[in-house]
Amino acid sequence: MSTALPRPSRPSNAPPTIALPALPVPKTRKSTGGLAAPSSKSTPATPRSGLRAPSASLLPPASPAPTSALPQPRPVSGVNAAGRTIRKAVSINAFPQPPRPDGQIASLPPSPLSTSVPSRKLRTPTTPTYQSSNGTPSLLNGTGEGKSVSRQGATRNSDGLNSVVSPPQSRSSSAQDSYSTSATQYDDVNDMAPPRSEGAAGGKRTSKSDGKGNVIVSVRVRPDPTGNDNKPGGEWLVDGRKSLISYRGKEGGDYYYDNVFTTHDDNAKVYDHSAKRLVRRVMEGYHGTVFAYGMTGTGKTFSMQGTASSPGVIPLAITDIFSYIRETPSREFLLRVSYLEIYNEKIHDLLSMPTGNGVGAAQQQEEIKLREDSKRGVYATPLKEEIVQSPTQLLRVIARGDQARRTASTQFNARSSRSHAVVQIVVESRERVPGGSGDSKRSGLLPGGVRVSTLSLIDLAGSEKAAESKERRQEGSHINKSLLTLGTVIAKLSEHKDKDGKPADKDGKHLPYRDSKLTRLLQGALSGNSLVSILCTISISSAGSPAMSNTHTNETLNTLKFASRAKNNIVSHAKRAEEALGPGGDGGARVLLERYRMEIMELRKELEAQAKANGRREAEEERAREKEAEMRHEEQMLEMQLARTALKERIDHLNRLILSSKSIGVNASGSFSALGMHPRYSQTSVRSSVATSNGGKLGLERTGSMTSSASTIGRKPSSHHSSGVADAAPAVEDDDSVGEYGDGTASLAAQNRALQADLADKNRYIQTLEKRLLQARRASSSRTSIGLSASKGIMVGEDHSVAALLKEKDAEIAELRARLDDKDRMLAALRSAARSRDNAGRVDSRAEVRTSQILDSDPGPAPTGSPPAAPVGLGLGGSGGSLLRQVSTLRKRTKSVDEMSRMLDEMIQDRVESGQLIRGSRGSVRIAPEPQPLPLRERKDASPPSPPPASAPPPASPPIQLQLLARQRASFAAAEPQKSMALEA
Ligand SMILES: Nc1ncnc2c1ncn2[C@@H]1O[C@H](COP(=O)(O)OP(=O)(O)OP(=O)(O)O)[C@@H](O)[C@H]1O
Repeated sequence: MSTALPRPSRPSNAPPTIALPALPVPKTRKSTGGLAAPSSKSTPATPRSGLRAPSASLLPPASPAPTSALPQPRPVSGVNAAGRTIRKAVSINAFPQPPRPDGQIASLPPSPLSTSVPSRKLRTPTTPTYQSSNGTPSLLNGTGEGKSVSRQGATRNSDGLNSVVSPPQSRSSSAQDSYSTSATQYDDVNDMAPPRSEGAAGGKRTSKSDGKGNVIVSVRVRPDPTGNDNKPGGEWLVDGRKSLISYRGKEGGDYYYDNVFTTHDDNAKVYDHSAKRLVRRVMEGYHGTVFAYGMTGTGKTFSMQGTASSPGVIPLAITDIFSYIRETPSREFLLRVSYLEIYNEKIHDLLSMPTGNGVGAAQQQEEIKLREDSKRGVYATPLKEEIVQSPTQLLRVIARGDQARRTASTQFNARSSRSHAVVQIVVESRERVPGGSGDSKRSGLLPGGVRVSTLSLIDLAGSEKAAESKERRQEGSHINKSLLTLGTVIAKLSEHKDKDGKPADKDGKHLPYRDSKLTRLLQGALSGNSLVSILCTISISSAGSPAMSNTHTNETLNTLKFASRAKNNIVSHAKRAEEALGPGGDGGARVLLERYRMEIMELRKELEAQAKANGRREAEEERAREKEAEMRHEEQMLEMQLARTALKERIDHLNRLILSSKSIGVNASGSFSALGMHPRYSQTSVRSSVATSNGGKLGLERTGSMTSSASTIGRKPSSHHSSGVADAAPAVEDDDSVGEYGDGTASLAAQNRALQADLADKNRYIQTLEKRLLQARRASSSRTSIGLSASKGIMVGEDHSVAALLKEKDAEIAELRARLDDKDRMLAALRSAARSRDNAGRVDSRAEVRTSQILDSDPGPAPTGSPPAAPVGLGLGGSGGSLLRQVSTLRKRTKSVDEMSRMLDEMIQDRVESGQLIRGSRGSVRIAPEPQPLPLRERKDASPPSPPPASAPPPASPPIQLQLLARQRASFAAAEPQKSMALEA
């Protein structure tokens, strides 16, 4: 028989050499669930590691002998009564224990996890027995014997902790398909080095042989819903403080576990004592498995999930996970979660299913298979994993899975879980590189890789008797079969040993892991790769019929036996997960943290490259836009400049024309002032007048001059030097054919033509200008809109300048129009003057003939003081009898063209005053809409003082020139709106 409880000597200040430094050994375990031996024979001092056969009959009498403390295990239910190594006390002790009732205490070393775990008083190792008091109605007394449990080998070290080493014949289980019959041990001594914050506690650890095991078995008793809880003196005795459950019925015995939770213990306490430390270890890099096992309706789901007011293991573990992350700024973490169920021996992904008991939906899922991998062990695939970043998110994901989990009402549970549900939280962590997000530092291999550990939280379906419904029966058979396989595997964990207690088959191929999905999935945990906490739930209610009560009792006993076997047989030599270095390191592509880091790095690089490229492109585009805008602006400016220059030129040209027009008869105000007399002609006339006063020859010349000036406006100046008659013909010719002369003078007709051509030019030009302006406006508005979208401020300013320019242009156009009006008026006046001249020319020629005749016969000077003749062409003195007077008058008038102009002005003024003509704002004149007959006074004013001859035209008719003027004005007035319309268009 091997010794399970050696006495390791451990110096209190020894350096940490054990695997789990921070795990305290809070109490001495007397027994952990061994099954009661049927025999009442006292067991000799049998070294055990923690499990004992709790049967009262097996308990030796109270004895100080330490070797007799542990009873011989009952040779049932996988417990080797023939001296098989009974282990686990060490492992169990490594986990928090509920407080002990006795006063033999030892203070726990400080532990990072101990804050929420109540300090426990430890039983002194010198009295590792539990003795029931004789005569008292207790479980122990139920057999009538006092019992003492000797804990041989259990020692109390200097810091008050009990240390139990693995037996020498212990074997380590291999990673896969292996089992161990040895006591829990740690393979990875270095990994067990205390974390930074646990230095003090870890420092108290002594050696690997301390074997801080990692299987906790707890039993929780569910309260009876009817309040019919176990009464004192009943068959059951539950002692939470002693972690004892005693059954005094048939096959009764005492069952000790790591924790026994009574009906009064809440979920928080259950979590604190059974899972909290394990969760911490998972965060440190160990794999951990917590599962709830028990008959249906005994509170597995209640313990794992809890309620809103009393959260269970899963939500409390989640809270602790994130607390740990917060408390560990030196590492960075990535959490991913998956949730599956095994229903009727099929695996379903609860995170890929619609909520509710959607069996149909589940059928659509791809079949999930279990695979095995040297790194990952056994795992389900394909399985959805969700990365979570907060407790709320994680809880939501799990709640979603819960919704999808199959439940149904059974005889014992209104909402019975019909499947085994497995929540897996994968924790990836890595040492944080100081200096923040310096990804560049991470480009190579890091000193510390990524560590991946898994926390499995499993709510098993409850074992149950055959149900009435077929579906329930089918479910129940699958559930029971898998649970049976689990029990078998756990039982065999200790069976396959040689006589020395060593494993018979290291490969563990004889273990029926593959007989069910559940055992296959739990293979890693059961074979020792993981820390394990088993929570068995029972109900000891005596309610119901005797048959039901019997069923209950049997189920409860089965559960207790399962727990005992698990405690005895499962060996955990869990070690901290290796750190994967880089994406190609341990864990490979599965190490998301590293993969994401690399991805982030690559994406960042890409982003930077893109940003640079974008920046360059934008800059180029901006430059191109600016260039284009500049070019457009220049083009625009050039266009405007051209337009302005052209406009200026035209204005200058028009100004010149206006000046020359003025000089030939239209004054600044547009009134008809000199009847088409050019200054040159005026000068000529003056010179002629001077010449006339010089003598007869000159008088001829003067006559010629006079004729010339009176009849041929615009005649060549050379005509002044030639005889009037001889020059008359060419002069007439000149009137029609000769245009501008070398000195800028021109005939009226030529000037008319020039002005008309000019007018046409001007109109065309104005049209061109207007077109350009229109284009400029369009371009400007499109540019403004572009500019507004690109940069409002700049373009608005430009728009203003364009608007100003347009305004300026409009003003210029208005001015041009005004000048055009002037020109038109001038043109009309010139035309009128030309006609007048023609009329006058005709009169002149007749008068001249007469005059020459008269002069030939009477060459004396014209009588002075004769009444002034009516102006030629005015029709007032048109009778042949007054010809001489007319000639005389003409001669006088030709003395000065200015005089004639003045006369005309006066005449027009008279007409305007009389209402026959209307003077425009710019000095133009036009005929009144309904011409009034000229009053007599005016006619008299306009006519010579002599009484009108009888042959004179009726006084009502306007003078010829006025008629002409009026016609011109009327045609001009008629043409004006058309021009205006043309301009508008
Ligand atoms: N410790 C407890 N305190 C109060 N109520 C409890 C406790 N344990 C269980 N219950 C109640 O008992 C009922 C059944 O519990 P639960 O569903 O957790 O059992 P189960 O073991 O998961 O059953 P099954 O295997 O059929 O799923 C629930 O209503 C639950 O609230």
